[in-house]
Formats: sequence, structure tokens, C-alpha cells
Amino acid sequence: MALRAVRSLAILSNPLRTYSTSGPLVNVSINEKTGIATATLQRPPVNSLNLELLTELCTTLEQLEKNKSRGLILTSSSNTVFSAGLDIYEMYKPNMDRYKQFWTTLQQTWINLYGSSYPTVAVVNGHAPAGGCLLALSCEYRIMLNNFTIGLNETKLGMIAPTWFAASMRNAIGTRQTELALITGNLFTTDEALKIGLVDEVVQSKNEALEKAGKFFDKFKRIPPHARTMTKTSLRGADIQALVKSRNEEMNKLTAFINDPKLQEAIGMYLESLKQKQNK
Ligand SMILES: CCCCCCCCCCCC/C=C/CC(=O)SCCNC(=O)CCNC(=O)[C@H](O)C(C)(C)COP(=O)(O)OP(=O)(O)OC[C@H]1O[C@@H](n2cnc3c(N)ncnc32)[C@H](O)[C@@H]1OP(=O)(O)O
Repeated sequence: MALRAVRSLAILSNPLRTYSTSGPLVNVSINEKTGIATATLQRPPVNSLNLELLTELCTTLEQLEKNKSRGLILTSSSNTVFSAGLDIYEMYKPNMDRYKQFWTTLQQTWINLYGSSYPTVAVVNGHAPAGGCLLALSCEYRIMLNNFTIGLNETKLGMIAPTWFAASMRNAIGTRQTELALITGNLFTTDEALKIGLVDEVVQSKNEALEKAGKFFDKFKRIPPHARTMTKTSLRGADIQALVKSRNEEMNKLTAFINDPKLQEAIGMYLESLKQKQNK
């Protein structure tokens, strides 16, 4: 697996070729004409974000930054799930060393994606609960297919959406809507999400979404990249700096939080309910 990842990254660092690298968990392809990269999450069945997937995504984002990418489309290989959010097994009776690595990688992935200098579009071609919604919110533009749900539903699981999850949502839909969304742990239908600005466009097919994404990137053809990037930093930089400053403190709090027996019991029951659903 390590060898494959290294080979993928070597190809990724050649900006002159059209290429498609199929890492085990994130497929990256770059359009030769536009220079736009598409990163497709491919961890069946539901693209839950475990340490390995996050590590690949985080490295991909770093590499795109290094190569001065023209833009990124983030999407899923599934037809029904964009991402089911954090892999709940990473939080259930966790090995603490792995858990710390998992959380640090999640933090870094958000920092890289939310603060990327290149434009980003999420093609949300399926459900996007919790961490899946966070990934979409970290992009600059969200195009969602109809008949799915999206939102930060952590409270429904007895968990708390960290401040930077909330900040990502607040920057998209404002403080009032974010407070309501977070305290209720609401999962919005595509149309509801469009209404409150949680997504920017609703489409019927992935092809249509990709076309619309192209139109979003076209908007930057005549905009000097440094002006674009500095504007983005002026709007998102403070939230990123807040996490950079508090990441160790967050880790300490989280370590205590995740080991709470009541929380572990709740997570166990939630996992069971997901399994039961399948048996119905
Ligand atoms: C005190 C101060 C503290 C300050 C610090 C901050 C505190 C922080 C607290 C911690 C923060 C925690 C943040 C969490 C964010 C998250 O992302 S939690 C994850 C939330 N995700 C969900 O709730 C989604 C659950 N999944 C679904 O709803 C559905 O699976 C789906 C709608 C995505 C897809 O449905 P469907 O296509 O019908 O698939 P299923 O049959 O449901 O699932 C198939 C298969 O996948 C397993 N699975 C689903 N989701 C997950 C997941 N997130 N993780 C792991 N596994 C998942 C599901 O169990 C099935 O498995 P089996 O086939 O039965 O084995």
C-alpha cells in the first residue's frame, strides 16, 4: 500500500501530464486542458473517514498545493454516499495512539482543504452527514445531487461538533442557521440545504454537477490568483489560526471525552442501530 501511494504521488508531482492515479482510497485525476484535479473518495461502502483515507486525502491536498493546482473537485465513487463522515470505529473503544493520529490527520486535512490556495468544489453526489458535510463545507462551492441529505448531526449521536466544524458551517449559512442546525443535529434534504445556502446548486446528475463545477472554475480565469487567495485567507484564515493554536488543547479534551464510558456506550448503540437498519 505504501509503495502504491509513493508511486501515485510521484505521478502527481508531474504537472505536465494528464494522469489518473488510483490510490487505494482516493483516486486523483487531472484534466490536461484545464489543469483541474478531481479527487474521488473510494472507500466502499460509505466512504467513512478512517485514518488511512484521511492520510491519503491529506497528502493529496498537500501535493496539489505544492504543484500550484488550478483547482480541485472533491467527489465520491459511490452513487448514493458522498461520505458517511468519520469512521465510527475510529471512535469506538479506540487504541489511543491511533486515535490521536486519526484526529491530528483530520485536523490537518481540514486545514489543507479549508485553506487551500486553489479553488475547490464539492460535487456532493450522495449523503453527506457529519464529517461528510464538513468536507463539503471546506470547499468553496457545493453542488449537490437531488434526494440526499447533508448536515452536521453530531448532537444526535451524543457528540459535539468541534468549533472548527461549526465555523465552517457558520461561514456558509450564518450564525443563526448554524446554531439551529447544530443543536438539533439536523440532516437537511438537498432542497432544504439549497434554501439555507448550505449548498450552492442542486442538479440531477453527476455529469451536470461536473459541468457546473467547470463553470465555477471559469469565473477565476480573469482574476489574479494572489487576489483570490488573499481574499479567501481574509475570510477563512482566522478560523484556521484558531485551530492551529488550540489543536493540542483540543486533543487533550478529546482524549478525556472519547474515553467517557457513557459516550462509548452511546457509540456502541449507534453502531448497532446502523447494523439493525441493514437487517430490516
Ligand atoms: C468537552 C469539550 C470537548 C471539546 C472537543 C470537541 C469534541 C468533539 C467530539 C467528537 C467529535 C465527533 C465528530 C464526529 C463527526 C462524524 O463524522 S461522526 C459520524 C457520523 N456519521 C453518521 O452518523 C452517518 C451514519 N451512516 C448513515 O447514516 C448511513 O450509513 C448513510 C446514510 C451514510 C448511508 O446509508 P446506506 O447506504 O443505507 O448504508 P448503511 O447500510 O447504513 O451502511 C453500510 C455499512 O456502513 C457502515 N457505516 C455507515 N456509516 C458509518 C460510519 N460513519 N462509520 C463506520 N461505518 C459506517 C454501516 O454500519 C454498514 O456496515 P455493515 O455493512 O452493517 O457492517
